[in-house]
Amino acid sequence: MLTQQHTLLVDDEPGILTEVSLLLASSDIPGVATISDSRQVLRYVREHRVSAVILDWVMPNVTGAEILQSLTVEHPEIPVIVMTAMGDVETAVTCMRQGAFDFLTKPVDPNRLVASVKKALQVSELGQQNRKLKDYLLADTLGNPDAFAGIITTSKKMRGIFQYIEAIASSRLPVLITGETGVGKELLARAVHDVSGVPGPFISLNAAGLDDFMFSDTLFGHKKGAFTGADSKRDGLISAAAGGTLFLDEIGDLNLASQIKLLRLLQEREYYRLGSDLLLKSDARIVAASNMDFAALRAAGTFRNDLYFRLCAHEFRVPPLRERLEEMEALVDYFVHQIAAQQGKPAPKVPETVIAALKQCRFPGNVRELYNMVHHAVTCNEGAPLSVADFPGVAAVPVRAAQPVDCGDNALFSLFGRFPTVMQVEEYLIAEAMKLTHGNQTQAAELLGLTRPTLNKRLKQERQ
Ligand SMILES: Nc1ncnc2c1ncn2[C@@H]1O[C@H](COP(=O)(O)OP(=O)(O)OP(=O)(O)O)[C@@H](O)[C@H]1O
Repeated sequence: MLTQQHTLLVDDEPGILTEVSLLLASSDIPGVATISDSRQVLRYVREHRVSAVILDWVMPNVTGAEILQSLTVEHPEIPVIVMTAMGDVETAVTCMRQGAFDFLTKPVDPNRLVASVKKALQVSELGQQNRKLKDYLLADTLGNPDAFAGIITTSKKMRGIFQYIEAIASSRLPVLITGETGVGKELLARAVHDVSGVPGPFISLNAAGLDDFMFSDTLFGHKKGAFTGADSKRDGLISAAAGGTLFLDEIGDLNLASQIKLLRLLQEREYYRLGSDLLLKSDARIVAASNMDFAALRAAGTFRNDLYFRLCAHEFRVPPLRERLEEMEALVDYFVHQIAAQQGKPAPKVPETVIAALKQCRFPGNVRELYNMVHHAVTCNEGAPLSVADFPGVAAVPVRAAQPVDCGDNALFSLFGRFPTVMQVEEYLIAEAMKLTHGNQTQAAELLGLTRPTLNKRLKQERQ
């Protein structure tokens, strides 16, 4: 039977077992199991979920070398850290050749051991996620479909994101969600929380427009008397998110001073309330989102590299609506029924011509913009089927263009989910050039064969 994930420590000296397990426990590495009889190791590993093994090299009965050999064959996914008193180069080379993850000589430097175990657990976790992701992608099933029930989609790309979210569900590392405004980042952040099954709440904080004081006070709280007007103690949102998820929206807008505080929270999982010198711990998982281009922000020095790399332990980009037009019909249908029910009237029919016309729109505001358009159309509707005229600014598609064309396995068709319009290809090329050049407009303009001012103008138009 599989039990909880943990580290297995093997040494024939009970004193070392006690000493090392205490060191690991005090270094935030819980779940350490110990074995002093080397004959039991392989059976234990077969029956339990072991994430990493710390193995003594010289032991009576079965030696470390023999165990390492069996483990690398039977469980190549488990990193093995070898500890030995024989600090010679030859043993180290043998261990590493046999597939050891790391090699430490006794007496072991505690910092080096803790760092090595943390790294081994991280590698093990990433390996587990990769295997899960592969299984999911091959099986195309969701383990927890309820968590995604409110996210309407028929897009393969979105389905891939659902599977990625399930694969990283058990991880406590931060998640960074990027994508344009209104694509559904917050909905997906909630799904990350729901799928992870953590007992605590989902707490949301929008970082846009907060100066360092407001951010620190809202997130960390303050001590009574910390500043004029602080009449009583205030617990911050990080405290409210205990055991759950803290969602930091618009993280790309965070000012530099607050970025340093957030970095400390992510690195040490520790923080201070304003005006207090009492160090507090947090176990909340951080999920952050932004519609900004981090490559450009980092290049401009407005977003710290170290914070970015901490935040994106897991990362996914939510595609804009125009890259998943195949879900237009399902979304419109869902919104029409939802809005009509709220307004206590029957849901109007949505002819194919309306869907075809909507598919031609650029939707800079993505699903939120589509919702608003449908809301307007349903509100004004008196019971007749909706028509393109109910959607101000949307042009009807000429009937001939709406005729289905067999696109076969045309590459453009697979990329866009339909044959793209000239405008869509143009936007796609600009987005790709910006991505390839990490937001450098001069280089991107060169790639696109445009002048820099023309590219700049187009980018501004897209943002409007
Ligand atoms: N696939 C979807 N199914 C149903 N509703 C959706 C979907 N995607 C987005 N929405 C709705 O669209 C609106 C915008 O979604 P959300 O707030 O998650 O976007 P966002 O990417 O976080 O936007 P912003 O960057 O502006 O904060 C919400 O009302 C959400 O419920």
